Amino acid sequence: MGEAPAFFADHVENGHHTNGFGVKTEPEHRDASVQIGDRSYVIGGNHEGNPLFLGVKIHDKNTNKWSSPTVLGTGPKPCKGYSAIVLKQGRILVIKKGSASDDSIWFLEVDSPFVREQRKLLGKEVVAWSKGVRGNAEKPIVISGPSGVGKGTLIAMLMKEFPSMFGFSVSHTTRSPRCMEENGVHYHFTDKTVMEKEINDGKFLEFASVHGNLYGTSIESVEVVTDSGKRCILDIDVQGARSVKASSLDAVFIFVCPPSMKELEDRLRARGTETEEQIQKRLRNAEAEIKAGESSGIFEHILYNDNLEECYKNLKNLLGINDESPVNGVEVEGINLPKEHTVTKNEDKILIQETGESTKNNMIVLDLSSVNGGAPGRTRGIVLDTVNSS
Ligand SMILES: Nc1ncnc2c1ncn2[C@@H]1O[C@H](COP(=O)(O)OP(=O)(O)OP(=O)(O)O)[C@@H](O)[C@H]1O
Ligand SMILES: Nc1nc2c(ncn2[C@@H]2O[C@H](COP(=O)(O)O)[C@@H](O)[C@H]2O)c(=O)[nH]1
Repeated sequence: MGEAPAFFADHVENGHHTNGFGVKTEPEHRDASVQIGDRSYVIGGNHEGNPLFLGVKIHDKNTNKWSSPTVLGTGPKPCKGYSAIVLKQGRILVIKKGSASDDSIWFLEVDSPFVREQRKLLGKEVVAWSKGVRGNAEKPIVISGPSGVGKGTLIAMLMKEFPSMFGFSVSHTTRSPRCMEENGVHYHFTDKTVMEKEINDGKFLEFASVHGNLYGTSIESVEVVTDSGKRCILDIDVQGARSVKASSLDAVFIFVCPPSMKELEDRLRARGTETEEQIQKRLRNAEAEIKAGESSGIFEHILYNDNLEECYKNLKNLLGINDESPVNGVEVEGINLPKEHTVTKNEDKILIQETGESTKNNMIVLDLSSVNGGAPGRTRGIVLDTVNSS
């Protein structure tokens, strides 16, 4: 692809600012561009002709060619204009002009650890979107443990007691539904070829072959929960937990152990959802999983599920939930970003100065010093404040 993209980009020099240069997007220019090394990233227009997705194009100075990377994660919807500024660790801050505070701050990861890993995995150019979330939304929770130990039971108890605090990341699987399982609620039941294609398209945060079937967590499943303001719970096996640990999801990792292999077997049989052959397979895998769970260094918490009520109490304790202190401290007060503005960077602070005739000299300070998380998922810990600069 050797042509210019079908939308207008800011002059690339405008975007070259790793050390606190101001970035100004001309009012009539809807798109923004930044330069990192020999590449210009142009943010604007739409993605593959879809008006609902903001486009990203890359111009390589050496080859003088434009390309469209594979875009991971759900990006922002197009709007009237953008400002963009290069941050550390291969990330670009993208501010949507004149949009509501819950939709104005986005991060385009172009060379973050997650993007580098995905690039290697998929063998093609990749960028990833991550939405900025204000305040310190609680970390997602990864729960692993052998089949039949009681993970699902504990998660169901938590979701029942705190329905507005926790949301379940609905996994994809190629196994057949059990009689009470609903598609889209317990799992997204899917075909192997479809799931493999989606894995190749980079739609999954992690995936693994477990007890002979393919299971995986799509990036979208985690985003849906985070966007609803709830703390996301992932029920995944140890291989999946290892992949999540290597990603930038920044989760709390909990491993649930059975009191004994005999008890595990009894629970699996009593559940009555597997054939004898499947039970044997799950029990064989359980030994290796328990070993990995206890000694792999992935899990910072190990729970023993002997007495269910006691184990549930311990789970709540380690999540910091007791009667006095509910979870979820998401800050929601709105500050809408002005339509016309300039952006400057001063270390971890981004200064957004309103411009235009009706300006009230309001400056918005976006503090990125405590951000955490990132693609796949959300970038949390953003602090926004308004100061009068006159
Ligand atoms: N502490 C406990 N004591 C006795 N039975 C339990 C306990 N915890 C869970 N169970 C029972 O054990 C069975 C397996 O539990 P559950 O389905 O929650 O396991 P799981 O870890 O989610 O399994 P899988 O990984 O296969 O989905 C269920 O019938 C459940 O009611
Ligand atoms: N790596 C992943 N493992 C997953 C996911 N969803 C579920 N699981 C694990 O699979 C086994 C079996 O589950 P079952 O529903 O068939 O009994 C269990 O250990 C789950 O934790 C996933 O998305 N990724």
